[in-house]
Amino acid sequence: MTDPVTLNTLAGGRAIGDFDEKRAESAIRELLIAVGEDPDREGLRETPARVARAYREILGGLRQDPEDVLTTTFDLGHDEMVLVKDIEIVSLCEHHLLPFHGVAHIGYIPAETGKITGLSKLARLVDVFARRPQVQERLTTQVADSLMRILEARGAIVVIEAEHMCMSVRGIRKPGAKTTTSAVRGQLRDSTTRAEAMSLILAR
Ligand SMILES: Nc1nc2c(ncn2[C@@H]2O[C@H](COP(=O)(O)OP(=O)(O)OP(=O)(O)O)[C@@H](O)[C@H]2O)c(=O)[nH]1
Ligand SMILES: [Zn+2]
Repeated sequence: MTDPVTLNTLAGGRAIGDFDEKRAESAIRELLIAVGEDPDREGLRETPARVARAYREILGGLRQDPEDVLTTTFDLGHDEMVLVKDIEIVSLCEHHLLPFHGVAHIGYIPAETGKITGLSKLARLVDVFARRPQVQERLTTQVADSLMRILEARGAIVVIEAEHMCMSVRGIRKPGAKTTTSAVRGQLRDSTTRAEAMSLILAR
């Protein structure tokens, strides 16, 4: 079973290895041949290597652990919600390997100890999970679950609004359609607190 939070193991318990750039290059070369192109023509000669490097970067989150991102914590004794809005995200839909992009809003109520993290770390956290083959729902819950587990937050709320290229450039071809997903945990599940958080998130 793949660990739903860290994704540090693949099905069958195999550890995720390093990115195999040579293998990725030959796969892209094969794809070019499959679509009827000549991978040896001048404009395409460097393409397999370029695409392999691009995937190494775009899927870099497979080799990152969320625990390593939420390392900087301060004890400020702050016990109200902290919310960072409009964090730009780009991820890769695991069904079509096409990007989906939009914004994430991340809020949490710190642990009773007052353990909080740096604001930029919330943006780093969503990137760790976004830079993996994903579905929007899983990306949303992985961020919320990490805040609860690693920061021992009393509550967490994550809302992601995104447009999926697989819905705009192919298939149904509906550019502009936005998907909103949310994950709410702990004390933020309480209806008053949740409504307050949602109104802050939706306020423009
Ligand atoms: N729930 C969810 N669905 C997604 C996400 N990204 C892509 N999809 C959907 O995954 C589905 C895959 O459906 P399939 O019928 O297997 O594939 P398809 O024939 O390419 O589907 P169409 O996109 O309808 O042409 C599509 O409906 C996509 O819109 C996501 O993040 N969450
Ligand atoms: Zn898709």
